[in-house]
Amino acid sequence: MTRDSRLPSMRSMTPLERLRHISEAAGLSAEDQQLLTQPGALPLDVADGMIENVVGTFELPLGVASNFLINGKNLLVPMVVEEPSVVAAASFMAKLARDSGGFFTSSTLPLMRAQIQIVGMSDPHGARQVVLEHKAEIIARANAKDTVLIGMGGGCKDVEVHVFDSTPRGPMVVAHLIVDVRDAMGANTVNSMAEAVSPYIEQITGATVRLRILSNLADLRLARARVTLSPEILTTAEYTGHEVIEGVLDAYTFAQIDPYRAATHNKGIMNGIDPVIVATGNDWRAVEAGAHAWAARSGRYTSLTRWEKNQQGHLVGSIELPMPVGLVGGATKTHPLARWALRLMQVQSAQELGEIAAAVGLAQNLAALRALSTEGIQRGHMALHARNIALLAGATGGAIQRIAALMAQEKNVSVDRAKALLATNA
Ligand SMILES: CC(C)(COP(=O)([O-])OP(=O)([O-])OC[C@H]1O[C@@H](n2cnc3c(N)ncnc32)[C@H](O)[C@@H]1OP(=O)([O-])[O-])[C@@H](O)C(=O)NCCC(=O)NCCSC(=O)C[C@@](C)(O)CC(=O)[O-]
Ligand SMILES: NC(=O)C1=CN([C@@H]2O[C@H](COP(=O)(O)OP(=O)(O)OC[C@H]3O[C@@H](n4cnc5c(N)ncnc54)[C@H](O)[C@@H]3O)[C@@H](O)[C@H]2O)C=CC1
Repeated sequence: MTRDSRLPSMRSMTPLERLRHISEAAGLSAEDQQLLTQPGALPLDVADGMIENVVGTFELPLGVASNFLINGKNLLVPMVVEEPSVVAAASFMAKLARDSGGFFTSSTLPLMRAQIQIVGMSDPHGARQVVLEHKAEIIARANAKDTVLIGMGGGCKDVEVHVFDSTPRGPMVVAHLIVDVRDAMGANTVNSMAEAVSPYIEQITGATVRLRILSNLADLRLARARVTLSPEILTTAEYTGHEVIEGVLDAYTFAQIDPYRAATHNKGIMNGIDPVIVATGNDWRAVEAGAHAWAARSGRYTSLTRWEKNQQGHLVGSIELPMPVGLVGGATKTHPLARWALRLMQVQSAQELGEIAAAVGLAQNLAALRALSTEGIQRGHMALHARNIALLAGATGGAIQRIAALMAQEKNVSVDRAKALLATNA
């Protein structure tokens, strides 16, 4: 998309107006617009084919974060999430970031690990070497399982073997197939390969294979994003840019040193990442599991992002984390709105999708740290959460926005207050 994704006052539009605007900006077709307005965008028969015992479909809001400039490309980012202020916060930080060049991203090749657990030997180091001696044959057998993937330049590339000398069950050897899964998330792909090579591994080692399953610690499949913001850009009515930067650095250090804080800090990052993962039909449990295992890889759970100050005194944020996402496989192909989301972003590869998700996570983290280290989270968040509270108190139609605005203005966002305002016909 080359058009500027800063749409005129999206917040004051109706959902239909927003849809028209983003469709025009992203060049979406009339069918793509209809997909979002027709009832039951996920047909029941498609849903029935996706999981078991289907009785219906469950809807969540689909918002679009604006202002993202990633590697020089304007982008509208679809986000499926139930929490207020997440889409606003991402859009806000993207707006600040674009004035200093936006986000810059990169990623590794899409390499996943499949683990093959080997037990029942007394010479684990010998067994390891036997597996490694037969690496070429193991790779050939794994690749014979997926000619489609091989045709695309992917496939099993390497074999690693990890030894656990002493476990409560005796020595254990774990072989890893390192598989380039191209544009798939790759779980089924690598699981099939692991199952296919296991009889051969039993044959060459004389031991027993138990589990054959991918690792969700996708540490060879990393997405990265980086942003730089000047003090001028970060200046608010109440705080200088330098104060904001010092506040963000203190907030980051807190997450770096204290796992209690790191868990919340990383939740804020996943506030940005998960909605993109869900919108594109990807497996958010896999991304969550990988992110948190990665955050604990040093033995101590810590921040997924880093915040620094460069020599010019500008704030530099960066993130690097596992990003096992796909454009094929799972629900990415079957859910019509997942296809829509991919068309909106015009992503060409799973790597690109992962990089976008990382950039949104970084933006979301900055929004939270900026708010927390200055005015606090409640003003911005509660003003938007007020609509939920108004709904909870029974407001309908125009009263939802009216009551929410009054509560936000009074800085008293509560169900009691919403009920009182409703009763007085405010
Ligand atoms: C909420 C804001 C953005 C308000 O911030 P503000 O200063 O009131 O915003 P503004 O009215 O000046 O608007 C600035 C821009 O924000 C966006 N924006 C603003 N409002 C809207 C809206 N209604 N609809 C759509 N977009 C909106 C929009 O891009 C807008 O630009 P414009 O369109 O005017 O050119 C800010 O206070 C903020 O970023 N707060 C942080 C919110 C947050 O992090 N929420 C996540 C939930 S809390 C949580 O779960 C995580 C946490 C906090 O625990 C993580 C942690 O501890 O680290
Ligand atoms: N622990 C976990 O995370 C687990 C996750 N899963 C689930 O596995 C599913 C994802 O598995 P996948 O292997 O991705 O799906 P999949 O098996 O449906 O699709 C992948 C296959 O598509 C073919 N393909 C066609 N075009 C391709 C392209 N451009 N790039 C790569 N492959 C292409 C290849 O043959 C490839 O093996 C998700 O639904 C996930 O929830 C399953 C088991 C465990």
